[in-house]
Amino acid sequence: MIIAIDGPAASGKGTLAKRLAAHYGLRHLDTGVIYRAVAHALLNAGTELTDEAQAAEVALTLDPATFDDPALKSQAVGSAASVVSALPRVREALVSFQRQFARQPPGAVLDGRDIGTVICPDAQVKIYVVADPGIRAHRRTLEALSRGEPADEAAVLADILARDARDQNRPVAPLKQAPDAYLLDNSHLDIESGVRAAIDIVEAVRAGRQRV
Ligand SMILES: Nc1ncnc2c1ncn2[C@@H]1O[C@H](COP(=O)(O)OP(=O)(O)O)[C@@H](O)[C@H]1O
Ligand SMILES: Nc1ccn([C@@H]2O[C@H](COP(=O)(O)OP(=O)(O)O)[C@@H](O)[C@H]2O)c(=O)n1
Repeated sequence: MIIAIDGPAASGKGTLAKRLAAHYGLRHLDTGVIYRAVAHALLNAGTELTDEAQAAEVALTLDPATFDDPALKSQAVGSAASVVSALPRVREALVSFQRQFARQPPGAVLDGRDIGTVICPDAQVKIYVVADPGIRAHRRTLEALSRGEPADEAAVLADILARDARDQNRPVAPLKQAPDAYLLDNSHLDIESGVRAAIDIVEAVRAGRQRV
């Protein structure tokens, strides 16, 4: 089974994807970390984020061992990722890695922006996760503070909104809900309730039921 989870920044995609993967015994890929790794490498090399040839080269030679680097979690790297992720050659370079990951048995949960629309359009289950921007900014601020990083909620909100706009308006693989994706608004759900709602969606799809 392949489960595709998409949605805007800090909507809770990764949390749900990890929990669904554990629940169903599937592998998990946070695809955002791939774009973050490309951006981080370019920032470290002092390369312009819009240098498409260099960015594509970095994407093609990316080492998945770098995906665990805690530096990838910063707001600055997230913003840079949304600039490089708009470059068509960067996206093209990363498609086959993601598809191969998804196809290996017993299946996988992938979370990102274009999983249900581009990477795994045939995924058995697609969930589009949203939450109010202010709530997302609050959660992301708490997350940064818990890592010991200074975070200003207003600045985090501005960053999230700018990133969402860039991701939604790019010509290639823009962030949008796939027509066959289920919408899950977790603004007012705690993590456990969100996970239960996501499992309910998966179970309804597996049972061939339409969810109301
Ligand atoms: N339903 C929820 N209630 C409260 N906090 C949440 C909820 N879902 C996620 N979070 C927290 O919000 C932050 C962003 O969640 P995350 O799963 O990383 O989002 P995304 O992968 O969409 O960026 C994390 O700190 C996470 O623990
Ligand atoms: N499948 C994906 C995943 C991420 N991205 C880009 O990478 C950036 C960082 O993604 P992320 O999922 O780590 O961001 P958060 O939602 O965790 O803040 C996004 O803002 C997108 O620009 C993408 O274009 N396609």
